[in-house]
Amino acid sequence: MKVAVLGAAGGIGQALALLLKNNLPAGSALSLYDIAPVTPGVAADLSHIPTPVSVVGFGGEDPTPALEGADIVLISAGVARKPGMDRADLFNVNAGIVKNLIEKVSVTCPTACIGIITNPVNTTVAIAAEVLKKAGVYDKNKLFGITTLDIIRGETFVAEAKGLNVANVKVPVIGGHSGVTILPLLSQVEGVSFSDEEVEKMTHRIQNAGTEVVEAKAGGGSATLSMGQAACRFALSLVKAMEGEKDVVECTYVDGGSEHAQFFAQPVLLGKNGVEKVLPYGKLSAFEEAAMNDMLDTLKGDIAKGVEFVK
Ligand SMILES: NC(=O)C1=CN([C@@H]2O[C@H](COP(=O)(O)OP(=O)(O)OC[C@H]3O[C@@H](n4cnc5c(N)ncnc54)[C@H](O)[C@@H]3O)[C@@H](O)[C@H]2O)C=CC1
Ligand SMILES: O=C([O-])CC(=O)C(=O)O
Repeated sequence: MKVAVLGAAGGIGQALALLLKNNLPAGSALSLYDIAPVTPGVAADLSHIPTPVSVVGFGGEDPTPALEGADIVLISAGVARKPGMDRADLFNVNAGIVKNLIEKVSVTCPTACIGIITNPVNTTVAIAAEVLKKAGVYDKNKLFGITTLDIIRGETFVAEAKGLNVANVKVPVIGGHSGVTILPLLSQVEGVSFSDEEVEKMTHRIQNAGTEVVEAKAGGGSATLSMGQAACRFALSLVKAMEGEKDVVECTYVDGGSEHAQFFAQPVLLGKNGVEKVLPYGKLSAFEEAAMNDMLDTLKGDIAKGVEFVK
C-alpha cells in the first residue's frame, strides 16, 4: 500500500506523516510531497524511525514523482486560517492549489482514493470532483472530504462533559465541515442524555472548535496535531478496508447520493474500492432536524462555488 501526502512539510502534513510512519501496516510506502524544499529532509528525518514503512520525500513544483503508484492520496497543501477569518476566506488561494494537485493525480494515479483535508473542504472536494470529471477519471467512491476532526472533537468533548471513558464514546457528525454545516448527532450517543441547553452548547462547541484553536494559536495557524491524528485515523480505516477488512465505517464527506446535497458527510462503509455503501444516518431529534434544514443553503452554496470554479 502506497500512501502519498501532499502538503507534507506543513503543520498537518508533518504530524500526519509521523503518525503514518508509526502506524501503517508493515511493508507500506509513505511518499511525501510539498512545494517547500525542506520536504526531502522531512522524509530523511522520519526514515530514521525504526518501523517497517519506507518513506521518501519530494519538494518543488511537481508532485508527479510522489504520486506514481499511489493507492491513497491525502491532500493538506494550502493555507490555514488566522483569527478573524472563516474557512471560506481560504478559497482564493486553496481552490487553485487543490485544482492543480488533482490535475496531477488524474494523470499519474487516477485510480487512487483521495482524501481532501485542505479547506474549505465543503468546496475543495467539489473542485476535485469536477477536475476528475473533466479528465474522465472521476470515481465518486474514491473521493473523500476528511471530516474526522469533527468526530474526534465530539468524542473528546462529550466524554469530558459526561465523565465517560472516551474510548467508548461514538459521536456521528453529518453535513459538511464548517460552521453550521457541522452537525453532531448528540441524540445518537449511546448511554447519555443531554438537556436541551446542553445540546445547544455542545453542538456550538463542536461547530466552533476550529476557531477555538485558531484563536488560541493567535495568528500561528489552525489545528494541526489533532488534525494529523484525525487524518491518520481516517487513512488507517481506509487502508484496512482496502486490504479486505470488513465492517469499517467512518463518517466522511462524499458524493453519496444524499437527498440533501451533492456532497454530504455521513457514515460510510469502506471497502476495497473506497466507498462500499453509504449508510443511513438514522433518526434525528427535532433540534437536529431543524439544524439540518438550516445548513442546507450554506452547504449547497459552498458546493456550487467549487463546481463554478472549475467550469
Ligand atoms: N479538514 C479539516 O478538518 C482541517 C483542514 N485544515 C486545512 O488544512 C490545510 C493545511 O493546514 P496546515 O497544515 O496547518 O497549514 P501549513 O501552512 O502548516 O501547511 C501547508 C503546507 O502546504 C504547502 N503548500 C502550499 N502550496 C502548495 C502546493 N501548491 N503544493 C504543495 N504544497 C503546497 C506549504 O508549503 C505548507 O507546507 C489548510 O487549508 C487548513 O485550513 C486544517 C485543520 C483541519
Ligand atoms: O478551523 C480551521 O480553519 C481548521 C479546521 O478546519 C478545523 O480545525 O476544523
